[in-house]
Amino acid sequence: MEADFWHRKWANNETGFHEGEANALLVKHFGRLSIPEGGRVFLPLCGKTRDIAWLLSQGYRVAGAELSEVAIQQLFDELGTEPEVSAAGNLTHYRADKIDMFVGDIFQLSGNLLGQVHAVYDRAALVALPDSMREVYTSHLMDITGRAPQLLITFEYDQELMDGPPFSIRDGEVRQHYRNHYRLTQLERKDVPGGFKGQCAARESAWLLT
Ligand SMILES: C[S@@+](CC[C@H](N)C(=O)[O-])C[C@H]1O[C@@H](n2cnc3c(N)ncnc32)[C@H](O)[C@@H]1O
Repeated sequence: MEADFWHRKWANNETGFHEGEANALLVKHFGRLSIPEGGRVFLPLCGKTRDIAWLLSQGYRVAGAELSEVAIQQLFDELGTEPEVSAAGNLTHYRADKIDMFVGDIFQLSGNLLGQVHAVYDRAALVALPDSMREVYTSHLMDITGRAPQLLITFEYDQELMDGPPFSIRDGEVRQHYRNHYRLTQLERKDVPGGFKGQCAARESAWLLT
């Protein structure tokens, strides 16, 4: 998707992907990553997800990459935290205690700038990207995180019935991106209640990549 697409979504408050509370699959399965106490978790394409507040409440540190400054300003407002803001190459770095948010294109984020992370939590990131960008994204993500273990959440539905995002990603595609680099375990697969936009049935999967 073009950057303008997402900037428009945030400007018009069309953020149907945003959940009002921490994602149930995150809460249920995050422990499977076995990351150290106080470990640092990277959330690519993080929006202003409530998952960040949940991870902080569990004692983890968080880092994120997000195109929209509007999203990151709302995130800090909702966390009730005043960030320090500085330039970081082509990105803008919003920093607070235990939080580093890099605003701009994730493909401009280097491993050096990001720093060490113990895990990646990808919810609505891989599925937000069109087919043509997903291979580049997964390679870049592994590159900048040193192939840190991942909890990945994907959706699957009949792509003929609805345009993405979110895009439908079959199990085979998840395996194709990651099987040479991780051991993959599908932890859970469940129906999305009511399907997507009342248009089609959909299933949500949680994957553990170790
Ligand atoms: C579907 S939303 C998911 C947000 C969040 N993960 C959640 O679960 O609520 C995808 C987000 O990715 C951001 N985004 C899209 N392309 C990006 C890019 N190239 N670099 C950084 N962020 C990007 C969008 O602005 C949007 O907030």
